[in-house]
Amino acid sequence: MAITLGPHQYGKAENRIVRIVRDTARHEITDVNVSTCLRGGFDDAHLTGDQATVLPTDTQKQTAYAYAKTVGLNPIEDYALALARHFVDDVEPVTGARIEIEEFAWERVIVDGTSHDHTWARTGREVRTAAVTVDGAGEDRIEHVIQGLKDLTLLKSTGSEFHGFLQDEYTVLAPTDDRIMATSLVASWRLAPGTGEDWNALYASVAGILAAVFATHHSLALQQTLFEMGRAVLEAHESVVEIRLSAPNKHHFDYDLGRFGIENRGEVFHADDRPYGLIQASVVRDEFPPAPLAWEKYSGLV
Ligand SMILES: O=c1[nH]c(=O)c2[nH]c(=O)[nH]c2[nH]1
Repeated sequence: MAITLGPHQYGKAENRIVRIVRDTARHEITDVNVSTCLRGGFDDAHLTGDQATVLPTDTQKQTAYAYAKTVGLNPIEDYALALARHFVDDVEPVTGARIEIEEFAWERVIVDGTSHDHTWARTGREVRTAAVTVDGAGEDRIEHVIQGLKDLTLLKSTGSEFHGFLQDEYTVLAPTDDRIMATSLVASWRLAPGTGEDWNALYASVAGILAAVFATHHSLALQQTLFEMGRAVLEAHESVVEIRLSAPNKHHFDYDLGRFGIENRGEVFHADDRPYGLIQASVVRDEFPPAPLAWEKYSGLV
């Protein structure tokens, strides 16, 4: 039986980079976690320990910081594309690069009713994500951009039902026509290759659509809500060819106050943290071929 080296990749995970633009008295902040990953001719590093083709992960880190100044971090998709293209085009053994980014949101502190020029508070809002893959050269060059978000915590206090489900001898769940539905959404949407985008505007629009559909769609199951969210995004944005959604069903159970002679009437809940249902779905445009390379992960963070 022959034993050979399988797929491999390497890079520097989780470079925590903060860029402040201080050209005027009103500063701008971008706070990111950048992971760089290289693919290509690195077999010898594994097979013989020869490092001749290995661009150190430390060098990848230094490059990520340098590009934060020379290219800038805003929007994160353009920064990731520039970094990935550099590794593939300028570093000989590299045939492919993947850059994964989490962006943390800050909002300006309000002082005497005015937003402050150079002080922010970290928001509890969702984390914006980007995953860029650049692969190959010349005619064979492929570039994929996946935008996304995670930790978008949503809760609706009505407008959600769950009944008519399959039952067997272990089923104890009671059907309901009015329940809390809550989740911490992870969503990633892939752009058609080659689309130039106003990345910040697209992000704001998609994040808004996801939250709005969650709010307004009368849900018969989280599964149905996810499909409707994905469909709405694809209907609104022609350049988005595929969206993947992952949603924990954050169960809220009616707390039994009857034991104290108190009528609850669906107002006091136990917010259970685990276990949770985990519902995942993708919504795709038929006419676009799947792009498995776009989804090949590195850090596991985006
Ligand atoms: O929206 C839901 N989908 C399920 O598949 C499921 N299963 C469950 O117990 N509760 C729910 N809710």
